[in-house]
Amino acid sequence: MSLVAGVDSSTQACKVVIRDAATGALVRSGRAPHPAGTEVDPAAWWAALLTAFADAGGLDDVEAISVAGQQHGMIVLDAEGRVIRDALLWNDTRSARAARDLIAEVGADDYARRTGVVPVASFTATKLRWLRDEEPDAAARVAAVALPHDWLTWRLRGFGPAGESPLGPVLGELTTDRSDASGTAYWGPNGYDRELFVRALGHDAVLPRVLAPDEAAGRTPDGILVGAGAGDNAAAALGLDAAPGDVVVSIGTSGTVFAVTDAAVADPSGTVAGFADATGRRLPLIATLNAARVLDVTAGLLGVDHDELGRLALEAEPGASGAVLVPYFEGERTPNLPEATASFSGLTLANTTRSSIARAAIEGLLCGLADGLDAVRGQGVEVSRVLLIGGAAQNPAVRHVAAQVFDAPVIVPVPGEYVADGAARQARWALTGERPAWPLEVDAELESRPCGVIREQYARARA
Ligand SMILES: Nc1ncnc2c1ncn2[C@@H]1O[C@H](COP(=O)(O)OP(=O)(O)O)[C@@H](O)[C@H]1O
Ligand SMILES: O=C(CO)[C@@H](O)[C@H](O)COP(=O)(O)O
Repeated sequence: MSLVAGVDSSTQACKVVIRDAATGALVRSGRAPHPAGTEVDPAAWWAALLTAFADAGGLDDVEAISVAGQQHGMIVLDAEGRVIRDALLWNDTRSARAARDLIAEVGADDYARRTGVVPVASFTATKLRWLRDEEPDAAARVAAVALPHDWLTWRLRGFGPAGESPLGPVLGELTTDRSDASGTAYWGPNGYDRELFVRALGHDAVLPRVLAPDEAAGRTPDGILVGAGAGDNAAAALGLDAAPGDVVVSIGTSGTVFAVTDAAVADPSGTVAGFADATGRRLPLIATLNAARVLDVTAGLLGVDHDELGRLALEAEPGASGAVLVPYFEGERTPNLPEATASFSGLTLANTTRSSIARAAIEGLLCGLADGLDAVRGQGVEVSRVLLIGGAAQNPAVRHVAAQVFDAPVIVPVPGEYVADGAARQARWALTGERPAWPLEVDAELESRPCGVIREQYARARA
């Protein structure tokens, strides 16, 4: 049996799946936690990757592997391949002013035309501008810039600082793929936009070579073929075999709404990011900063676990008797309100109950994503069905409310690691030259039953 491995190096954890290359059947899996916070030493991701490999039973019988990862993270390397400072992650909002500065300098229309995106604090270019302005000595030392999946792929192939790697700091061996490059805000349909990169960082530097979707990056020192890798959302679309008409809603650390299209999207408002996917097409996407952790914090507030939170929420009526949570706990990216905070409204003596609060949290989280679905649809994207994934998609109450706020049928694939699965599919594609047609197992199908009160009161509360 030929085995392939896929990795999801996400915000909260590193997840590894090992699958039968022919059938896609899951053979083994493993995981390891990541440090919390919005800036992290990439060495922690490398350590977690090795731990997750061990947790998955090792790679001795694996023929190919690909690494997918959280998008946008800024990893800056010096000429010796050493990490200069902790990586700033997609959910770090300190570069919000830098984003505004870049837009003022270039213009939103021109930015969208050149890259498909308009800078927000999540994107790598804004983090480089922040580094130039706030840590100029560090910025001056930057010899190369990589994203999390790029750097892990480079290390996996045996490269890295002298003394920490068998092949040493060969910066020219850094690689990436279209999907993750498209999240930097200095890459476009014609490749890297070096003017935008230099504008951000203040000088040029080595950027990873952009590989084709089925192109191998190289091999590990043990001879395992290494695929190009991808940004996590593009990998999830590949893992789901998403096709035109499918819109994926992922409720993990981030909330994302994205589709696979042939047509490019360039939204000058910046609401919808015109990313690339992992197969040669496009991935129009909105992302929220506040997703599964809205439920984590609410469960903590109520002193319950996720199952009890869901049970409480399902005791309440749609609309939570008027209680509304606008869940901007970490600021928010969509809408672009990096300094915002969360707020409850509509609370009365009658509705301030555990059930109403539980349901208001789920409704607030999903209304933000329903607004995102409207924005994606507004870019001409066809929406025939919603594929609901991510950790919080396992919750029955989340699924129930999703059918009440999304105006399309909700399909819930069996709980799994679809980002890592997409990476495993890519590894098989690089190994054989043939994109796998592994079956997708469905756990639930819910008809759309919109309850207008939910989104109407949310719209009033967030206005
Ligand atoms: N049954 C559940 N109900 C609600 N949230 C859940 C449930 N199971 C897991 N989660 C949450 O999902 C999140 C992890 O989802 P995941 O998609 O793995 O995140 P990421 O890939 O972004 O790190 C965590 O915040 C976790 O608390
Ligand atoms: O910023 C985005 C997409 O633009 C996020 O989707 C990150 O890629 C983080 O992903 P998760 O850790 O939530 O999987």
